[in-house]
Amino acid sequence: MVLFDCLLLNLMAYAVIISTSFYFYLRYRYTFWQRQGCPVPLEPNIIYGHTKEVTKMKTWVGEHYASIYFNTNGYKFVGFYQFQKPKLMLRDLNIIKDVFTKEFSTFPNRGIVFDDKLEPLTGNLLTLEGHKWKVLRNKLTPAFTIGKIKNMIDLIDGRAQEMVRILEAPAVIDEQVEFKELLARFSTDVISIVAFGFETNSLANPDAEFRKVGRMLFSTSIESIIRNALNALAPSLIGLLKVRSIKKEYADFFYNVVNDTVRYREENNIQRNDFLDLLMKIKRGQNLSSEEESKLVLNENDEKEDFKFTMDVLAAQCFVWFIGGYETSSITLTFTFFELAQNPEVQTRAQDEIDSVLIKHNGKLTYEILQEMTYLDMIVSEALRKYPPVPNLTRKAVKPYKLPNSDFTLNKGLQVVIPVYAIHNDPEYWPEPEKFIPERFTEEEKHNRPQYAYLPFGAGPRLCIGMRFGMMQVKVALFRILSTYNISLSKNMKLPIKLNPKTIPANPEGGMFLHVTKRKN
Ligand code: HEM
Repeated sequence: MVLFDCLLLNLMAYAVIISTSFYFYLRYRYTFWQRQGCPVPLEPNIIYGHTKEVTKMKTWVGEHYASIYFNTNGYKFVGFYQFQKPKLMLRDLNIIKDVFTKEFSTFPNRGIVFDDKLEPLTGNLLTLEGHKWKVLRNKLTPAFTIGKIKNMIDLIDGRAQEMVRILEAPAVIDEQVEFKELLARFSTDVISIVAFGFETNSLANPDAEFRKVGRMLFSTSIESIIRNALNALAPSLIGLLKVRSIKKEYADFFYNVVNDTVRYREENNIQRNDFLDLLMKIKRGQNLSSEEESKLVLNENDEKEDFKFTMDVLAAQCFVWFIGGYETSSITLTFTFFELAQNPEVQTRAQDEIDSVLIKHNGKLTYEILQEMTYLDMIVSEALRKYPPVPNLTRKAVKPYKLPNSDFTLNKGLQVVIPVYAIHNDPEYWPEPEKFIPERFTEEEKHNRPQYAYLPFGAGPRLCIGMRFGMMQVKVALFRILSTYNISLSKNMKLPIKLNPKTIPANPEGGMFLHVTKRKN
């Protein structure tokens, strides 16, 4: 009995020593920024650092980072912790500008952790770094020129008109429509037909396989929470434990569809002049020429790895169309319709502009005609301001960076966060930011505002490659729906809307329920 008591006492003593040491170890880790001479105005939580609300899925990440941004007024940059991982939030627009542009060679990457050996689809333009990214960006840019995308407008218009037809029945019986889902199906169909030349039929069939992939990609799961925690605490464990970011069955489905389509086109000598065609041409070139390699050197320290454009690389770039273009465009549309429903005078002005263009051009829609619609552009810009689909941007330092007008130097390997949602809702740049005011985007207003106060597509060499295409897709859908219907809020929509804490992009929690009524001709 005495022996047992001794053993128990010993065990308890060990437990106390271990937990106390661990506690002090964690506390020490939270002094990182202090030791570096960087301000950390908010007290971190011992487990979660400054991201407790996000990890527990209580607050949407954009709003949570905004709470850090707005509670640290007076600082140009502040340190914070994602778990114990130190990150630097930039608050000053001049520093932000430098990070995106002048200091691009210091900040060429986002710092997204990925493992393209385990998950080939993750080695894409969004995640890739250094030389590989630069090679691909140069190779893929021709797919997004005005000349290329203007030819895609008819395909997009076809899907927009299908959406108009789908809305006929609910318009007749005055039934509410969940717009977020409808627009996600529209985006899925547009991307698949435009990028890969195949019909996914998500508009006709909400359970189409591609729509399921999209739904899975942008929802939070236990796996994604574990991944985020590991990413902050011990990134090397992600590979070791083989924690995936995409469910294997969906990744396999996507990969096989691309692989089969490539094989079919190769065997039957089919050319469609779309994104997949461009990728197939690059793949046929196999190793990139040495001439291209030398032209594409990022900086003198950049390693020129042997970069083969394999089937895996090809599929990953197709995948980036999906992750880059699908959710962002449908979110932009969802919030634009939401604001139009709440601001009938803005809706009427947009319809007047659309009607006059329809009369002038006999109902035909072209890229050039879209450019004529300046008010529509202002509406979409304001929706992107209020609800930027990508709420925070990141860049990772590949060398030390001394922050201007300070004694503080950021170490190599650390990540900076640019809190786009917070900046877009900062009254210093946007008076009464909660109001939807398209007139903020007249040429004069744009000219009078600091350029880097508006970042829905990011900035610098890593600016969104699909910006023009995304804007075109959004405008075509608005054009067709507003020319046929009036939009109003369903009484089931609770205001103010809550943004979904379970997704990274801005999303209305519970959906977006709107009514459509046919306009009188
Ligand atoms: C309204 C629609 C869209 C919005 C709001 C949007 C927003 C963004 C943002 C904020 C970034 C990060 C930029 C940065 O870090 O500076 C980005 C990157 C990217 N976007 Fe988009 N995007 C949209 C549509 C699209 C479309 C249609 C595609 C189709 C391909 C696309 C593909 C990409 C890719 C590949 C990147 C990574 C670029 C690189 O690192 O070189 N996006 N997008």
